[in-house]
Amino acid sequence: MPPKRARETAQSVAQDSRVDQDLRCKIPVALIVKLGGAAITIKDGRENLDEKTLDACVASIAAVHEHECKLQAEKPNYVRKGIVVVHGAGSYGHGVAKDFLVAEGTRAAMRDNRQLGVGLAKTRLSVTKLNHIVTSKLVEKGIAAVGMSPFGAWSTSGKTMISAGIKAVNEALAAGLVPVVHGDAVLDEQQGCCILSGDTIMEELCGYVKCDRVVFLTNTLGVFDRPPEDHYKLWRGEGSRPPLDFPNEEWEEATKLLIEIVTFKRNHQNSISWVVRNTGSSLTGLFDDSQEMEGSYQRIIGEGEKGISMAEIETSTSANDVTGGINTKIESAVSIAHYRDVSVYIAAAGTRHGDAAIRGKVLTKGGPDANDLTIEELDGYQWFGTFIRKAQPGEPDYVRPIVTARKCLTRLDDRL
Ligand SMILES: Nc1ncnc2c1ncn2[C@@H]1O[C@H](COP(=O)(O)OP(=O)(O)OP(=O)(O)O)[C@@H](O)[C@H]1O
Ligand SMILES: C=C(C)CCOP(=O)(O)O
Repeated sequence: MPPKRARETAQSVAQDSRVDQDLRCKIPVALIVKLGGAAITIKDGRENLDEKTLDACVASIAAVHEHECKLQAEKPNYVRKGIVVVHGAGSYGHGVAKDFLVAEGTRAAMRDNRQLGVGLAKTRLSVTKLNHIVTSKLVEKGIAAVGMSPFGAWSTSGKTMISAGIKAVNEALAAGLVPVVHGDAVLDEQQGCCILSGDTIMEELCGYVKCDRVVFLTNTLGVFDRPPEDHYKLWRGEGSRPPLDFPNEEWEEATKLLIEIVTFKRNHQNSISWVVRNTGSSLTGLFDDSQEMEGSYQRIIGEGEKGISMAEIETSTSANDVTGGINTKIESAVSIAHYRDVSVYIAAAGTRHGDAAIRGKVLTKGGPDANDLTIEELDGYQWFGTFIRKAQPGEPDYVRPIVTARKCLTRLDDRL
């Protein structure tokens, strides 16, 4: 069993047994989407917005909203489905929270509470500034978006969620509004305060709000079997293009985008396990000893508390990050797919792939026997991202190839 990862951010407990049935949202919801801070801001800097990417995300959300309004106008009995937006902090929060060790709260030695309080206050000033920007952009598109900060309504004890502002989100949805929630600094019963990631908020919300699809947008195409590194992140700036030698061929061929993660529960175990089908040669060294080394066997790559461990996918976290980076996202996404049995997508913001995920236009074609990519067609384009779903009862083993980075690259100029 892989070692447990130390928890960097607050933890959701919204698994079935713990979900308060009275708080379940009664409004139909089309989409719960997280706009990753690494996508809508330049995460390495301080309060540095990536406006172009944010605008693209807002345009995609507005398209879903308009589609729902159109259905409502056309069909007299149609109940317009809601949308919930969550966003991360990126350069509006991670850096300042790191400076003041807000995530560790009073547990961190050598610090007085006054400084901690100032750190919490500064972190909140920054994330709420970003929340204002995101919410304003949605309102400009005619969406009745309302910024909703976790601080006050959401809290933790030893980094485990003890209260979540679900009622307020439900009420906003019932009033026809679009809640815009964000990663935040919150109060913690044991350690004074901690950081609550937007990824964890997604997991908690999905315990109460049933929706058609869940989307995490970030600045990479999806989950890779190793860190995409700086040269593979989406390049930014007006008309900017990757350099001609970007990225080098050896890296492209060796690195795989995990296009599908399937979650399942083994008999007599409480944990979720999850597999990537036919991982290809670059994960050879990671196979469970008991498994054959042929491509068509399923590879168990994660198992542990809540069934999820990052032990066998290589990841890295940026120096400024205080919430566990892509690891927290994968944990939350796997937990949502498994416990809520809903399709979850991790995709690149500001690309046609992210847009397709938001609009619900990613088609999962082909049956269990399909020997080729089955998550591919979007207006004739191949979809690149990571699709996460729960294994269906009796689902047979079959092969879904993982695409190489080189193949992905051919579509990366499709920035919206
Ligand atoms: N194996 C991996 N696959 C995909 N991304 C990875 C991997 N390892 C590291 N990363 C990094 O994870 C980053 C995305 O995670 P991160 O938590 O920063 O995203 P975010 O949700 O957009 O940001 P924020 O937490 O600020 O909201 C990418 O920039 C990527 O470089
Ligand atoms: C750093 C703060 C305050 C929130 C982090 O939320 P995330 O960016 O979604 O992980």
